[in-house]
Amino acid sequence: MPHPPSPVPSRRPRAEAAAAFWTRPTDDWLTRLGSSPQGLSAGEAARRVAAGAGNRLAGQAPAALLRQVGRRLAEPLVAILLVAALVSGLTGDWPGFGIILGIVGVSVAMDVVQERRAEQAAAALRDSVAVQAAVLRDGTRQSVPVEALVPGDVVLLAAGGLVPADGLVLAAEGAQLNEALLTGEPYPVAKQPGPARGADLAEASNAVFAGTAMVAGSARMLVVATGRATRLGGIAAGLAARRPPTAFERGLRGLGLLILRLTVFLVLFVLLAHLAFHRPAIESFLFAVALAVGLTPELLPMVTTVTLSRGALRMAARRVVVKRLAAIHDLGAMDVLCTDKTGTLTEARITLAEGGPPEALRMAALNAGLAGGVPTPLDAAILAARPVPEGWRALAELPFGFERRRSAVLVAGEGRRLLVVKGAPEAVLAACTAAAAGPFDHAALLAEAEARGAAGLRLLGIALREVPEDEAVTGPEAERDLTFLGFLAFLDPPKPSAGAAVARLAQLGIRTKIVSGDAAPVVRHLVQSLGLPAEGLLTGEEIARLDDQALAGQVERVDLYARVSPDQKRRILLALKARGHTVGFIGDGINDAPAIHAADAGISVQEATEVARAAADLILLAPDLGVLAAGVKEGRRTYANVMKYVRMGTSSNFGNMLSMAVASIAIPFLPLLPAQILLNNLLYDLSETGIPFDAVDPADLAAPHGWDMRAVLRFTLVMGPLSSLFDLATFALLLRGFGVTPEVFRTAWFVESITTQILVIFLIRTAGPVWRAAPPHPVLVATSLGALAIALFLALGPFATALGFAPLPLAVQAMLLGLVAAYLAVAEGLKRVAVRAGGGGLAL
Ligand SMILES: Nc1ncnc2c1ncn2[C@@H]1O[C@H](COP(=O)(O)OP(=O)(O)OP(=O)(O)O)[C@@H](O)[C@H]1O
Ligand SMILES: [Mg+2]
Repeated sequence: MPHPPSPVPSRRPRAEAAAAFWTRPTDDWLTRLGSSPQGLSAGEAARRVAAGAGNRLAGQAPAALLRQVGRRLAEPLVAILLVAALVSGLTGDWPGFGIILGIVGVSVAMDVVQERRAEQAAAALRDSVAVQAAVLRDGTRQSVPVEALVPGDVVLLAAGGLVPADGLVLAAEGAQLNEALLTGEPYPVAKQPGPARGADLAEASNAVFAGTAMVAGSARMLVVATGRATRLGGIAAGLAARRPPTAFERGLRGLGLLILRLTVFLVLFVLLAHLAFHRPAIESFLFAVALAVGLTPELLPMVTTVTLSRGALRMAARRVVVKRLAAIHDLGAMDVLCTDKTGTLTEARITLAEGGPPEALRMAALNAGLAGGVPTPLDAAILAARPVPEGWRALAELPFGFERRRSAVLVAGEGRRLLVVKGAPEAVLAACTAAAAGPFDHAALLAEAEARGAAGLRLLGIALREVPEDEAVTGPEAERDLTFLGFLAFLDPPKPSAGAAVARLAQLGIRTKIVSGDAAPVVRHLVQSLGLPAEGLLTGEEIARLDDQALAGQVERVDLYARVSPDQKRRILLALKARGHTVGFIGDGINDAPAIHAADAGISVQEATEVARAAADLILLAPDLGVLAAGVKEGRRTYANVMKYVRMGTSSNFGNMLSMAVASIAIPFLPLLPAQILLNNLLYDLSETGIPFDAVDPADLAAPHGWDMRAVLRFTLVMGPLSSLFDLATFALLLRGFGVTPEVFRTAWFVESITTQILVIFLIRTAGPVWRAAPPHPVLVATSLGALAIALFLALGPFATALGFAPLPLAVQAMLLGLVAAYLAVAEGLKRVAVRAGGGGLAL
């Protein structure tokens, strides 16, 4: 069919989104979009992408470089600095003007470049696990990134998939969608082609919407709206955007606020004191501004992003892909891991072990083979053992549902109409009233299922009913008065490596709990054969009787959960969270997605259903708990390094600014020129940029660590004043002992301050004795000693006078050397007090 050069509708996104597109006939849309049931040509699709009709949500595109720079220049601190530079220039202080501008330039450039590189690396990783869509182009099925979809495309949807755009259903087989995201309705709704029931969203039975999940069946859709023109795109950029901040993000924000308050207080205090002593107003203002800048760990966001991105790269090398950077912290802080059974603890190589009566297997093959949608692993195992009998066709289908735990297919053949039902034994038996093999003994059959489950066999019950010609099968109420045919038994061998992986997690301080939709005896048998240390068991039936509070009371001591529904998986997770745990959930099915989304660290695997992968923060490239243990270590390492920077930065800045404030009042001249303060601050930041590379203490890896504000405060309040004490001693000696000029005083203090700040990094990078720690990473050594060398060169080298420095007498140099040595010795002793209090254990 020729494609008329029609205007691409989504160029006018708002108007399209507002209209109830499903009320127009499908043929209208096909004509309007210049498409056909066979889809677009590849060339036409490419043209539409080029015209901007692609399926991108705004904000996904990387921010333009200029905008990133502009955003930083508009930050209050930088703005204040620019004002300060202006004031310096107007008062004829040209070195000050140059230095301030230079510092702004260097730190903004450093910030932007580093952060961009880090973000790009993280984005590339994310893209490697991005979702693809099956689309018809040039009449053949192709797999393309969801961003490349345009209005007019025809997309094939299957169970377990996410709908990539808004559109109309062209064909469907048992298609059921979960639209909770859009409508809040937790139960799946059926979709079929044809006219809609009405203009309301809930009546759009012929339309599917981006971001909703296909839980059963299959369908073919015509894309009508993409990207921001979709219902969901208009509201928010997907699930990720609406996540509440993690403990880590809240912590960082809290710290920022605390520093802000401290800064305002200190700056106002200094400014008022100076004015009260009748110091020159402009000079005092510049000094106060420099103090404010000095106090702010302005590189913290950059160091955090860079450290986390580096961590993400290292984790990728260990086959864990991070979709959301902040989840690295959650992974490190995780102390409970919930896992489903199949694939993580078992091989997920399901085979039929016992076929039961021949008629049961034959009927099971009909059910599995004639059902629409993708076959589940159990279906595949049936069909591998017994091909679909010839001469039968499907008339209707009640797709498998995780709440009902049955699937039913109405089939016709050999002159009969049969409703064939298969599912969890108790779910099938509940609908049976007779048995093919003789009298129907419900209790005896249940007991048999229980016993064989305890031997490690996964069972499915098979049953059927003759359906008269005039009866239509439309809902689960058709599954009644069934005749029981028999059980099929399946084997899924336990993964030998799983036992060791759980033990490794336990060593890392993480308790593993199993949350499965399978039967209790099967779960118990698995735990025994793997030798897992698990206690207690709750079934879905028992959980249904508990309210959230009662459930929270139980989850602490129960490690096994069987026959739980998707929503119960989520409830268990929330109960653990309510008990103060940081909880991870790993799973691969549609039924795991709600729990993965609710978890602190939502984890899935590369082979999982799209819905599960979309809900996850982390994707394991191999379905193995051992991979996860390695990832946890990497997460903790990353987090420990972020905390190192936070501790060092806050304590050192605090100490410095405290001394400066005291000195500026006690001494009749400025203790450091504003430009010198900024220089000191910049060089110190530079020295710390190597921290993301550094090794960490074994203790930081051994147990979960959460954000601990008290530990940060304690460290700051011990180490900050300690450095102030030595600063004040330096002042006293310089003024009383040597009677130096203001220029020499500033030079000496600059040298003392930057030397102590930088050298102490090597001590406080570890909580234990410095000689027992792992050696610092070469990059950290290079950045810190490099920064120190630059500082000494600027203060003592040929440009010293231009910066307001003066040569230091030999005696002063000797005194500084002694003070620095004494400070380092005391700091090494005192750091244990500063760290110990908040160091170990979980912060709740
Ligand atoms: N295709 C199917 N047809 C009929 N019944 C099924 C089918 N798939 C699963 N069931 C039944 O539903 C139950 C729950 O499904 P499933 O075992 O996949 O849940 P789960 O929570 O993902 O389990 P796991 O922890 O093993 O991953 C199964 O034990 C089985 O009895
Ligand atoms: Mg599963």
